[in-house]
Amino acid sequence: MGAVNGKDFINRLNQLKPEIWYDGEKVEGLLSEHPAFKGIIQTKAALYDLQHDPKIKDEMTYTSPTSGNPVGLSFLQPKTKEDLIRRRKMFEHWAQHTGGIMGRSPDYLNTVLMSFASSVSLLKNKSNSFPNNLQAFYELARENDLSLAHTFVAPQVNRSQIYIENSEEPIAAKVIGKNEEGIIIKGARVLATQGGLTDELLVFSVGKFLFNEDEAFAFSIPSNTKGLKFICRDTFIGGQSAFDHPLSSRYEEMDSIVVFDNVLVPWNRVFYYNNDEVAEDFIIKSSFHPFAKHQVMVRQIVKLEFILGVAELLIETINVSEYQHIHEKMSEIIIGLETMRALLEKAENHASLDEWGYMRPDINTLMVAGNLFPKIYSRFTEIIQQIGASGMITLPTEKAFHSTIRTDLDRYLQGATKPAEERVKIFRLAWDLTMSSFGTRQTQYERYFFGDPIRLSSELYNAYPKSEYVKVISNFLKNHMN
Ligand SMILES: Cc1cc2nc3c(=O)[nH]c(=O)nc-3n(C[C@H](O)[C@H](O)[C@H](O)COP(=O)(O)OP(=O)(O)OC[C@H]3O[C@@H](n4cnc5c(N)ncnc54)[C@H](O)[C@@H]3O)c2cc1C
Repeated sequence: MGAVNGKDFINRLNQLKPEIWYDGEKVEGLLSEHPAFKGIIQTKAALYDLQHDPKIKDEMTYTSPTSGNPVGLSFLQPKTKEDLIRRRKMFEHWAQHTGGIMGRSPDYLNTVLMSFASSVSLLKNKSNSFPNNLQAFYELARENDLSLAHTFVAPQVNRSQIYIENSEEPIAAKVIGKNEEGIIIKGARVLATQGGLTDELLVFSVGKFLFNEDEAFAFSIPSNTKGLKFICRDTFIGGQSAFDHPLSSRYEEMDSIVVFDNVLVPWNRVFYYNNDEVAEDFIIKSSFHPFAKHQVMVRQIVKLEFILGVAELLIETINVSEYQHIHEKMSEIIIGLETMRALLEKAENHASLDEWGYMRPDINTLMVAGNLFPKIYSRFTEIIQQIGASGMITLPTEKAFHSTIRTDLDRYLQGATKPAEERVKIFRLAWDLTMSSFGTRQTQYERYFFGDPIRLSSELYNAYPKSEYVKVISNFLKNHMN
C-alpha cells in the first residue's frame, strides 16, 4: 500500500466507527461529515494528498526497505545528517500547509513511533517486554500509513508525588488482568488530541515519580477496539464560515478523554506491561526526545513565521509602523524566530550516531528550544493582541458584510492600506490565532503538549553538562583568589 492519499485516509477512517462521545451523545454516521470533525479531517486529507504531489513527492516519501513501496518520509530512520535534513524538509512541507497551526500533523506521531522502533533494543531481554511487537507495529504503520493519536498522561486527580491511587475501581488506566489473548485494561487516560479520529491509539506511560506497576505499559490498538471510548470536549469551532473563523473552521483538532472499559489488548500489540523500570527508562533513553523534538521544532518555526506575517500585516493595515514600541515588539518576534532557526541548525549540525547507528539531533540544543518556545509563544500572542488593540474586538461577520449595513462597515472599518472587508479578514485571523477559544487552546497546547514547562526546565538543568564550567571557576578561585 505505502503512502496514502487524502481519499484513502478518509475512506479508512469512515469505515472504522470508533466509539466517540460528543456533547453527551454517541457519534453516529460518517466522521468526515460531522460538523465538529470535518474541518480537521479535510485538512489532514490535504496533507496526505501532498505525499502524491508530483512536485514534492520525492521530498515527502522514500522507498520502503521491506516492500519497495513509497512510504511517508517521517517514518525514515535517520542514519546520516542528510537524512535529518530530508526529514526536516518533509516536516516543513506539511507545517507550511497549515502555518504550523495543526499541532498533530501525522508526522509528529509517525516520528514518535519511528523513534521507539529505533530504540527497540532497549526492550530486549526485559521482563514482560516484546521488542518484536513494537518493531512489527512500526512496520505495519509505515507500510499502511496508519494515522495515530496518543495518550501518555493519567487523569489529573491528585498530582502529589506521594499519591498512589487506591480507589476500588481504577481511575488511571491499569492492567487488571491477562489471558491467552492479551492484557485487559480498565480506567482512563487524559488526554488524546484527535482521539478517535485516527486509525490507531498509541498508549505509553510516562513521567511518574512513583509508578504503580500495573500502570506501566505500552501498546497500540485500533481506535474501534471494543470498550475503548473517546469523550470529546466541547468544540472550539466558532462556525463554518472561513471568513468568520479562518483557523478553527479547518484546524480545530479536538481533544478527548480516553476510557478503557475492560479493553483487551491482543498480545501482538503489547510492547511492554507491568514493568515500571522499563516504563521509566524507555522514554528517557530511547530516541523519543531527540527525534520528536526535532519534528516539533520545525513546526514551531513555521508557526513563528506565520505569527510574524500576521503581526506585520496588522501593523501595515492600521499604519502603526512609526512607533518605537512596535519596533521593539516586532524585534522580539524576529529574535525568537531567528533563535529557533539557529538552534535547529545547531541541533542538526551537532547530531551524533547513537549506539544503534541512528543519527540523533543534539538533545541539549533541542531541550533549550523546548524550554524557550512555550514562553515566547505566549508572549507573541500577547504582542499580537497589543498591536491589534480594539481592532481585535471590532469584528463584524461575513453575513454583516452581505447586509444593508455594509455601507457603514465600509466607511468606519476601513484601514489605512486596506478596505474594510480586507481589514476585518486580517483582524479576524489575528483574533482566531490568539483570542478565540481556538486561539487560547493553541497557547495552552504550545505550553503543555510536550510536557509541563516547569519539569522541562528541571530536565534541562539536570541534563546540561555543567562540570566544565565549575572547574574553570574552581581554578580561578585557586589561582587568583588565594
Ligand atoms: C491542548 C493540549 C493537548 C494535549 N494533547 C495530548 C495528547 O494528545 N496526548 C497526551 O498524552 N497528552 C496530551 N496533552 C497533555 C500534556 O502532555 C500534559 O498537559 C502535560 O504533560 C502536563 O501534564 P498535566 O496537564 O497533567 O499537568 P499536571 O501534571 O497536572 O500539572 C498541574 C500543575 O502542577 C504542577 N506540577 C505537577 N507535578 C509537578 C512536579 N512533579 N513538579 C513540579 N510541578 C508539578 C505543574 O507545574 C502544573 O502547574 C495535551 C495537553 C494540552 C494542554
